[in-house]
Amino acid sequence: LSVWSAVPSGPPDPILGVTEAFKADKDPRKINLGVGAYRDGNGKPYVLSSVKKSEERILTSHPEKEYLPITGLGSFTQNAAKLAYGEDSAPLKAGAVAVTQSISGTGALRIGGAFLARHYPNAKSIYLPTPSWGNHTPIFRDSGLEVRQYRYFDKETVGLDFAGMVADLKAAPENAIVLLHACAHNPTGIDPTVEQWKELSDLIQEKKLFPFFDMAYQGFASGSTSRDAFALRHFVSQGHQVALAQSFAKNMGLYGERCGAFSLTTADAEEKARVDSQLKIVIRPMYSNPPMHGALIANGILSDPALYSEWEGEVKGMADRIISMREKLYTTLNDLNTPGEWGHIKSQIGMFSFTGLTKPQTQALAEKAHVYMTADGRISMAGLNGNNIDYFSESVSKAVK
Ligand SMILES: Cc1ncc(COP(=O)(O)O)c(CN[C@@H](CCC(=O)O)C(=O)O)c1O
Repeated sequence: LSVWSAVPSGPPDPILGVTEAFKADKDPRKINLGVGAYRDGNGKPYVLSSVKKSEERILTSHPEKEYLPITGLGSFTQNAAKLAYGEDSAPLKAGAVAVTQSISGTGALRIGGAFLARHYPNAKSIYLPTPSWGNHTPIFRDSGLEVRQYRYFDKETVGLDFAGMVADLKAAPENAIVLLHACAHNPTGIDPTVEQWKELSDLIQEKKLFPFFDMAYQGFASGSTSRDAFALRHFVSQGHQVALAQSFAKNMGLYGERCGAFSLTTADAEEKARVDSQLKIVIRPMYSNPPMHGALIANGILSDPALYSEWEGEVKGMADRIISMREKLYTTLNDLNTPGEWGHIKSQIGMFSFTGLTKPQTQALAEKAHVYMTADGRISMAGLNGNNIDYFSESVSKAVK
């Protein structure tokens, strides 16, 4: 009897499994709107020119292949924190932000979950929005935290259930951990307004909840890195201590390089040093130290004003193309007299649109029209372009009629 004879076959990943199904489909009309990965106007993956330039430079400026420190490339983590918190951030200027490189955004969330499970001095429960990114629950559950929910999406209005969110956060026990999508909520594409973020900051302060920001799309949502960081920066300016997971997968197109950062704001430089030492103890047995290539590329951009402004232009270009696809899709669906309200496709922000298509409709679209999206009706807007948006709209129109 084999050692593994009792191992059951597990289900495909709800997001990454869609790409597997798409790849297996041989129909030339097929469209992949599953994984949140940017595609250009011709449906091709897009390597940013600022990334190419930065990569060329490091081939000569950084040829060696030595280990990085456990917390990664120091210049990268400093620059990543500056990008997120802003140059004039008080804790950053006080040397009180503990930052470590991570295996992209997923790794940052996992380090955060593991650190909180080991050192958070209160009840170790984390509240996630309903719905949230599919991997959040497994990451925090496997980190040893108790996963709970707060209301977020209102099916009736296809908008934010702000009253429900506030009620659930008010009902949460004091000091509970709250995961907040800093911008471009996944999968709904619905973000709180500036006013609502301010209300949330007051409420979370009142209830002594601990905010854990997941910022996987900074710059990619609105096209502005500072606008997309508003919620995080407002909370910090209001005196919250926060945890932050950053990803450079989407905004720098570094998907497979696995480039990210995890940070915690602390009381002062002395406390930051203690927190740093414990972050190293969490990370060392996890993967010891992180991959160098992506961090060198990202740091080459963040530390060079010319490359930085080129990059900001490119990330805005990606955001703008997605916004134009939103407008085109809205118009085309209406021109086809598609039943239902489609305004949310335009009002939502970031990589995804939460279409409202039901699970059977998404299955029919995959089987009959070879259009692939996640079962909850989320579509990655970047998968649409001038060559496939009409076919997509006709397919959706048929599926809902
Ligand atoms: C909110 C959120 N946080 C973190 C991540 C982690 O991204 P990293 O690649 O680890 O930096 C994603 C990526 N979610 C995308 C990409 C595919 C996936 O990993 O699920 C998605 O939802 O399609 C995300 O949407």
